Amino acid sequence: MGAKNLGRADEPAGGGSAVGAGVSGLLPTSSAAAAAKLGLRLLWRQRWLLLATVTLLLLGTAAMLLVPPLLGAVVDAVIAGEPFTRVLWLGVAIAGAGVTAAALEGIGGVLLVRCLQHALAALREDVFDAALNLPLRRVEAAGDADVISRVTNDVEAVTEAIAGVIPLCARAVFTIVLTLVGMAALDPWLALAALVAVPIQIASTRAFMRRSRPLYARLRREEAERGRAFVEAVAGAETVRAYGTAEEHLTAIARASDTAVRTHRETGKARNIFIGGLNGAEFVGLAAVLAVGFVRATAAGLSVGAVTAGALYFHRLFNPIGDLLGSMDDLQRALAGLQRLTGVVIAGAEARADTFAGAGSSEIADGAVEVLGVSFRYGAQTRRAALQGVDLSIPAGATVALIGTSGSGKSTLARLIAGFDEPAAGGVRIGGVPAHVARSGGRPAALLVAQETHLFAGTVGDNVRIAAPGASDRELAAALAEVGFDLAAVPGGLDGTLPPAVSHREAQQLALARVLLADPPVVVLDEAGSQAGSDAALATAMRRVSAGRTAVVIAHHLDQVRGADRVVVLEQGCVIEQGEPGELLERPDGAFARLWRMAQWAEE
Ligand SMILES: Nc1ncnc2c1ncn2[C@@H]1O[C@H](COP(=O)(O)OP(=O)(O)OP(=O)(O)O)[C@@H](O)[C@H]1O
Repeated sequence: MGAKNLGRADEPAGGGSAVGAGVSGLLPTSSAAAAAKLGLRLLWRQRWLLLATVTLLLLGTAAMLLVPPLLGAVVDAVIAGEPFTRVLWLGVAIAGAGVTAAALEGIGGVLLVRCLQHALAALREDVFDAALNLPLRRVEAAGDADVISRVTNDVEAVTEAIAGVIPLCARAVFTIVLTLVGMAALDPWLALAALVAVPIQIASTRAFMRRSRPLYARLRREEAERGRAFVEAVAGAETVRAYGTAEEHLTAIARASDTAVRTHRETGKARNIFIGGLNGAEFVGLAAVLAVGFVRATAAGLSVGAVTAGALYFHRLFNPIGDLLGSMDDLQRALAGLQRLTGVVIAGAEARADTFAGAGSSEIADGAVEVLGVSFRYGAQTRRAALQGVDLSIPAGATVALIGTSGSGKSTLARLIAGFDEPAAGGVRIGGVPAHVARSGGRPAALLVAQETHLFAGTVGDNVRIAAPGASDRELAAALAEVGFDLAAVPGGLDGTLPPAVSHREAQQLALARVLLADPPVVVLDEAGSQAGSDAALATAMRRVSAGRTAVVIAHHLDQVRGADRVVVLEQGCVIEQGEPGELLERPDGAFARLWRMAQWAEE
């Protein structure tokens, strides 16, 4: 969904609960108002169902409110010594009101849960969609754990709180309002006496809200930090073990955990104080109703039955008020989660808007790649730029081999050409369009094949069909054959499930088959060929994928350089040499000739 009018993702949250963007690089958190707006917008999508639900709940509550005056009438009938049949009929009326109220509230409750489930499903989809729209660098800077904790923990927290709390609150609000109306109809003085409890309730609630809102926001942040510390340690388990840094990681996790537990305790304390305040308010209120009832019964002739009904009404308020105010706790938690989710939704929409703003038409003219004065740095704190002042021109259909020592900037340049990142200075264009928005036939103009190929749980067919959802089985099989994937070896062929341990070669072949099916004008092969020197099948597959399109290959083997139209040598983020391979080899002191000699020596 669009996030226009929801405000900026990193604007301060209402009531001082802001967790602005950039806290430890985490994703932004929206203001409370923006989160509430998003919640209402989600509910508005099913306004008619909501209207029917509210009507049923209101009628159910009204039916239930008939019970206290009917009980009061029973008291009066007994005191006046009226016939038993009257008392019996009053009993039947009480039972009827109870059954009607239960039926209406039951149906209303089911409808309300359905409404909320629809809204939550839409929220989950919006957050997921927005997370996919975030620039890769932003997600990397926040860390996987932050994104995962939002689309799982926060969605879960919001779901749990809202699914349980909103129906409770809706019933509570209806009951409170209608009960007060019932009391006023009975005797306005009784209703006024009941209001004595209100200032105490308001003061307790305000104090709790002031205290708990920042606490919950802090808690969710600290839980995300704890998740991050944990995921980092688990993801890097090999390195942790190799360098014996388990203690440090355990200490970091324990510290993050301690911090979260301390905040948990603080929220518990705030809740206890709050509940104490509510109990006090109820005590004062009931005492006031009984005292005023006594005065009205003795001085103004109010019947004992009416005073009984008034006291019962007030007693009936205890539960809904307790439910409502007690739910503030869950609502706070849900709001903190919703603010984090809204932050992602807004950031996703902003990223989408920024990406296409001013890009004009994103359709490329051809597959020519222009890199002009490009500089790039990973994060502001990084000492050295990964690329500086890089110029490169690749005609459409040409194959360029990038070579250089480790850390010279090859992968960074590859990511910029594939549109994953935007340069800090200069520009990367494909067919005249900035690479990060460049499209060909509405699809990304460049595709990158990296060493890590993401394979989804599912069939071989599913895994390649993602590149061309409309492709026939025959086309899928042809693409796989083209890159040398042995489909006959998979039981079930295209419908066969991918084995859990797919070899590196098979994974690369699937990635290359995806490129053939997507058919982009530009392909970037980063690390795809790191084993191609020792794997002739993979080298052939790469050549086939590069044929007929502009190809940027990070070369690890002489074979890859031999097939290239042009070689670009990078050193410390700068292009130090470029030209045709044969021409560069003729410069005995050139960087390429030196690397070539070293590679030949290594391959011998
Ligand atoms: N995610 C990152 N965060 C911070 N610095 C990075 C990151 N990725 C790369 N760098 C740094 O940027 C510079 C260029 O790295 P890059 O990966 O582009 O080099 P490369 O030539 O591809 O190296 P290799 O052949 O080892 O993959 C290096 O100094 C590297 O340490």
